[in-house]
Amino acid sequence: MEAKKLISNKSSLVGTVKVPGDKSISHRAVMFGSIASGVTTVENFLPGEDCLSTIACFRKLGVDIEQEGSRVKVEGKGLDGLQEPKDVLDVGNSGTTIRLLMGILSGRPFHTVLIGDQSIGKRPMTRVTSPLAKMGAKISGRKNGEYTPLSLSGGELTGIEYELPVASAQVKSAILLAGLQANGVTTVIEPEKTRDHTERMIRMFGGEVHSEGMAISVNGGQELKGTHVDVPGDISSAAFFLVAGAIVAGSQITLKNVGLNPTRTGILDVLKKMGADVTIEAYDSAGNEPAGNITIGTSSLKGTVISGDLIPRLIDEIPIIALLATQAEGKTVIKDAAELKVKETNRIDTVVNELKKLGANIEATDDGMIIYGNSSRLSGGTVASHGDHRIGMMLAVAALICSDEVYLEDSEAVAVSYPDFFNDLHSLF
Ligand SMILES: O=C(O)C1=C[C@@H](OP(=O)(O)O)[C@@H](O)[C@H](O)C1
Ligand SMILES: C=C(OP(=O)(O)O)C(=O)O
Repeated sequence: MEAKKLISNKSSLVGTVKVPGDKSISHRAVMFGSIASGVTTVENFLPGEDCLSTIACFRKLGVDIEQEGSRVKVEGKGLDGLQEPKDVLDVGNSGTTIRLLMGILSGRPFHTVLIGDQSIGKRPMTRVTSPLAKMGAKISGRKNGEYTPLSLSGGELTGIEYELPVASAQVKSAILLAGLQANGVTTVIEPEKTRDHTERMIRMFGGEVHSEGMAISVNGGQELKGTHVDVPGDISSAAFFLVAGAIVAGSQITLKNVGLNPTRTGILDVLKKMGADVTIEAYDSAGNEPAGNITIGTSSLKGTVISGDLIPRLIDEIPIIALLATQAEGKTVIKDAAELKVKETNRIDTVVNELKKLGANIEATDDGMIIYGNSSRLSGGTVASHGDHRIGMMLAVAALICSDEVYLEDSEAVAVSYPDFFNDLHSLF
């Protein structure tokens, strides 16, 4: 496909955007709806490619799922209602789909083969298959089980106590989903707190989960019941507009109904720390996931250090935070973020290489990057998403502050998490 000409050299983004539903919560709503008994309805579901891959996999497992735009209805028949698929399960580009699905399938008495796209084929899987094998699942795959295609035979599981070697909500969730089906108790111990949507959803579907310090436990043999899930907007999608509003002169943007789960709001902490003009109006909601409206205006920013337990709270926002840092006064250091190397692309390399093409002063480190901000406009050129949705959206926001023309290769990657991204961005012009 031809490179997309981006809008560059823009001033004043003004208006309101309602970002689409949260990707992590949308995946889980379909998964929990599929393993619960009874009907689950989902409102504000994200109809992005990743979540559609999750629906396609569960349909192949015999679950009736109706989806029309952002409304979904799942006819759950309980875990025992899942059937051995006649075909391979294709997760497309979605790490969340394949890793959480393996947790569910580990306890099912049948065989499945899991595949994905080229990017999934490079993402590590033994972080999930190794604890699941300890519980009793039989999983094999390319390169000693590290990569897809993976072949999985599930069955009787035994609960384990497992210390996560990396802070990963996907690994934690896979183990908890297996734990719901195992004999005895399953406990996961996190090195740092990661997003807790799975724990919240177990409770929403009538199950029990216990959290104590960094340990999260579930009992096996729990039965979940279908429910209604109202998905808040995705803060990871809102992040692109938060940064656009902060760095484009003369801007004021309000983002409506954004998820404000504290395990996801690291970007708001960073914006505040860097001096951004941001206001948060949290709803007084009784909902399962907190949400609210966020307003941001053009800001005068200073560099900062982003590290430690803040990293899992903003891991997917690091590409757009790197752009933000190019417009701050002074140096920004991002460290403890080696996990970025195993996302849709190696996000340390892609962020650094693509932003360099636009004239940014940025360098890669082993576990992050260093950005030398100078508050000046970027230049221009041809950049590429490399098939990574978050890189594509970050570059579209970068173009706004470029003085020359910018072309983006592989712009269609944005549909993985935000099919209407370009329309929503243009609505602020
Ligand atoms: O559980 C989830 O929904 C996710 C967890 C994170 O991945 P890791 O668990 O690999 O950190 C995140 O990067 C991903 O976009 C979504
Ligand atoms: C890393 C991401 O997703 P996943 O791991 O589900 O592919 C992401 O959305 O940035």
